[in-house]
Amino acid sequence: MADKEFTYSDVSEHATKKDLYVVIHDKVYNASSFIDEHPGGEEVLLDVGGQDATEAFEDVGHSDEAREILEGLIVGKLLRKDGDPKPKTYEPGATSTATSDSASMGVGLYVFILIGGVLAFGAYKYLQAQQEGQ
Ligand code: HEM
Repeated sequence: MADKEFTYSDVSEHATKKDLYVVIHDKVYNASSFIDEHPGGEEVLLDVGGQDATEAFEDVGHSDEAREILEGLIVGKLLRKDGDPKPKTYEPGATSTATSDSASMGVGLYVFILIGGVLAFGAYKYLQAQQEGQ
């Protein structure tokens, strides 16, 4: 059953509360049995019903438990056709804050290595000078 392929137009026909498909990472899930239990409410799920919900799902930062529930709802995978909306792949760090965070972390690492190198060189020179003094 999970091997069934759906096109975007197939998925878009399932956009009601009783029959609700969502696409997350190019897999198709039937969320109708879960919608009443969704801690985030039914409204958000109905909003993305019949559509690609990857971004919405990932933006919330759902837990591993949520991902496990998702696995139980799978009905198939998405068959992309020409002219379909582009895949909404989620790239961690794609948001501006995350990018600047990781960028500053990268710079911090270089500075750390640089300072470490300078200190090691200084210590080496110091020891050398001391040895020559003896
Ligand atoms: C079928 C797909 C989905 C499943 C199985 C699911 C499952 C869950 C689960 C188990 C939680 C509890 C917290 C956690 O474990 O992370 C949660 C919270 C939440 N979900 Fe979803 N979710 C789905 C789709 C979505 C979508 C598309 C949105 C759109 C924005 C959304 C919005 C939220 C929000 C805002 C919360 C936080 C609620 C709170 O803490 O007050 N969810 N979801």
